[in-house]
Amino acid sequence: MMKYILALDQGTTSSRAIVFDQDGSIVSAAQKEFRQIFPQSGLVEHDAQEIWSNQLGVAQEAITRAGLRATDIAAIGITNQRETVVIWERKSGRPIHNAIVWQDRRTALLCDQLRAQGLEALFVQKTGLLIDAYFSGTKARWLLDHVPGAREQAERGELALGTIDSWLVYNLTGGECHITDASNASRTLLFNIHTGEWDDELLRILEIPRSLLPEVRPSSEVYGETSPGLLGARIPIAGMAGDQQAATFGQACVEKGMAKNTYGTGCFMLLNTGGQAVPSQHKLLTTVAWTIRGRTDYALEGSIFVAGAVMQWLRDGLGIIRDSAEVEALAASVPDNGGVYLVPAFVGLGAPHWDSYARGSIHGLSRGSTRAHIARAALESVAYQTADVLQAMQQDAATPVRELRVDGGASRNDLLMQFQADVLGVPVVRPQVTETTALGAAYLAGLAVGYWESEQQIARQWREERRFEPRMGEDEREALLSQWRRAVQRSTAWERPDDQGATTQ
Ligand SMILES: Nc1ncnc2c1ncn2[C@@H]1O[C@H](COP(=O)(O)OP(=O)(O)O)[C@@H](O)[C@H]1O
Ligand SMILES: O=P(O)(O)OC[C@H](O)CO
Repeated sequence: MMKYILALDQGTTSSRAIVFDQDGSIVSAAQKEFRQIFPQSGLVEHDAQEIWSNQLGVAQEAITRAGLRATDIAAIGITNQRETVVIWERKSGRPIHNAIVWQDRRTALLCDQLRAQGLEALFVQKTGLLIDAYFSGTKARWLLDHVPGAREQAERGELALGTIDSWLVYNLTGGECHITDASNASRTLLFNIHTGEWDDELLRILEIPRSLLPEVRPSSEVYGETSPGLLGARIPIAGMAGDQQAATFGQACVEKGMAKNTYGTGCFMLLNTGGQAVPSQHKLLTTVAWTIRGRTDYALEGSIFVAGAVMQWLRDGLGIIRDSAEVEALAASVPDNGGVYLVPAFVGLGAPHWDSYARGSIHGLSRGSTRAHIARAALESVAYQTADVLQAMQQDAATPVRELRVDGGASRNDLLMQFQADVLGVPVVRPQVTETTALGAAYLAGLAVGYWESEQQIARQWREERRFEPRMGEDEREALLSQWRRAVQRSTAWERPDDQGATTQ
């Protein structure tokens, strides 16, 4: 009988579940948004219980929509927004606080202090990351320091800590598995990417008891089974990876030198560097891509915090579009940006700037500027940020990036993709299945249970939908990028440490 793979994709703004068949085609999908909690400027939280019930709901819905039963599912793969941290009570399964989301900047000051103590080189060398509020480690420390009684409970071994993958597996298995995979672990600031283990020295510096941490497992193997009451039968959980690593796998960037960029809430470019953890000289991250059959592959990553989210801001903050897709027509209604540049540093700037205190700004407004110019500037900002990251990547990697595979919600925008190819001077290639994050998680799970045989078989399933060739002249590209860089310069170091919830107390 025909079997299928179910992928659970827990993203920053919505939870998705997608059923895939053997060709890697989508059989059914379900998706649900959930609440974004913004307690104050720079702070972002999620309700972990809501994430769990929402994710379970869409999993049930996707199976039903496909007309399947749980017994038709050969395995489940999990992929997730990374770095976001939950701490919960082992006994009750109750979170002790809202999850602190990757975009949250509350530990910026603590990060400043760690850097001032000269610790950055140690963290870079061991974890491949920079000291930044983006990563899980300082967020976990904040929870232990601020939730009443948490540190004492942690010392008594009563608490569990995890990124969203851990939280989902814990709940899916009825509390049996407290695990994470190496790709998610590599985003915490607590994991040594060279030894593949939690690092005691870093745990000591960040004052995080080891007893809190999940066991680190490969990205593709059978970890356990779902509790029978949840989906109607026990289903093996067999794949797990952070969403950007999963998208890299789903894009079949399985060979050294292949790169993808995912345009979701943020934008994340990953370049496969094979079995070698390449250190960055240009403030990119060195990260675990995946661990499969005892082999770890690494990637260089450029993380951009706000990409598709800038369209949501045009919709919800400015009210100049009704949904994100409308930005394309509005931006196309003017021939160019009319000199307007928008820097969407709403939660600071990620790679290659790493400025927690930058904030959003619009430059170059004149009497002739219209909402269409602002929409165009917003759209272009995604492409410029990506160009900054690609430039850093080309400098770090020995070989030039020949083409960029793209995916994620905003990659559906043809104007953006053409402009992206233009400002990069590199072809941008969109696959037929743009749900590559979920597909990557499905592939990882399917490989573990023999549903697919090998990475080579998976790579053969990748199909191009459209290729955007660069058409812009060198002079125009340079002029646009140079104005953009001036605008970025003026957005940096805007907020002061005391203005936000940044605290070490
Ligand atoms: N046609 C479009 N043009 C530009 N942005 C878009 C378009 N469609 C969706 N988006 C943006 O893509 C994002 C959603 O993409 P998705 O891959 O689902 O993100 P995530 O996994 O981060 O939740 C939203 O921020 C939305 O504004
Ligand atoms: O949920 P996404 O797609 O915005 O991805 C979030 C990233 O994993 C954050 O590092």
